[in-house]
Amino acid sequence: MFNRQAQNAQPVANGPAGLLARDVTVTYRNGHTALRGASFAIPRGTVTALVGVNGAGKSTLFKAIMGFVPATRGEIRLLDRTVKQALRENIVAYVPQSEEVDWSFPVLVEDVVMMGRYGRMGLLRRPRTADRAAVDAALERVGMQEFRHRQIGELSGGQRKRVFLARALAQDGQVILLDEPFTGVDVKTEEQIVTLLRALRDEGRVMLVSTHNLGSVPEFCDRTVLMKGTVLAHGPTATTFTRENLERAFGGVLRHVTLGGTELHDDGDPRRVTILTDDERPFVQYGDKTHTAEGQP
Ligand SMILES: Nc1ncnc2c1ncn2[C@@H]1O[C@H](COP(=O)(O)OP(=O)(O)OP(=O)(O)O)[C@@H](O)[C@H]1O
Repeated sequence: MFNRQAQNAQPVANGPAGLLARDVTVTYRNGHTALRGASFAIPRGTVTALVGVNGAGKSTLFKAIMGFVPATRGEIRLLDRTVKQALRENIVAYVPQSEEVDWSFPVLVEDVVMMGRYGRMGLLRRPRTADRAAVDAALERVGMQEFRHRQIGELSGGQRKRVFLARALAQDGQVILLDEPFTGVDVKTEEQIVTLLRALRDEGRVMLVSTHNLGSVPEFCDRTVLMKGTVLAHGPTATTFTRENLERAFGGVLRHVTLGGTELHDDGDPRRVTILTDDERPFVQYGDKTHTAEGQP
């Protein structure tokens, strides 16, 4: 199965890429191969959606890019550097899923953002003027200055996301990995995050956004990487986020998909996407909520 999928993936260009994966295979210690022969290339100055069903290998790819798990085959390059070099130079920043964070841990907002500077500090982690300035600027940029002395656990879901975005900004990450940035945030925060991602894109950074919120992909992602144990397809969203590719990735029959806002759902809502899964139970993703056919969250 994997071989067939790998053959279907487009070839990877050799040009200077922001983020490049060539034939990447990751096998966990228990022998499970979560990613097989994954290849894609993302230029700098782009926002790319990483899309696929649960277990498709999105987190595994993130872990490989961050050097948490080794690629058992193939190579990953970030701004023409190996994963090791990129780690040493603090090139990769990560905005985690909310579930990965222990929110009961007593830490102030400004301390979380300062963590983005750790890679640049000495062993004692004593912040210098430049570190404090970077934290101030990052908090300002995400509109969280007034919350800097709050405990992280006292914030709303959207505010927490903004704090972790600020950490990535303080780090000055050139490749920013975002895991489900729109889950648990309201529409206004989603708009703020999208505006920020666009600004970061215009600065030439590479953003890879893992999302189940398919409706927003054509809206703000220049490129899409579709996964299912490997990379099924990658490229500009206009040519990759297609009905055919989505059906391959999600294994169902797709209804009412909006592609760049050209095709609308019956009720005229351009952000609604319906996919009939293998067991014929349709689900609709809209904003951060997944609804069943009956419309129940
Ligand atoms: N540490 C691990 N050891 C062994 N297998 C793992 C490990 N982590 C994940 N896997 C397996 O690898 C596969 C890919 O998992 P991964 O977490 O990368 O998927 P995902 O696309 O991020 O899913 P989701 O959308 O649910 O977050 C799954 O079958 C999962 O069970």
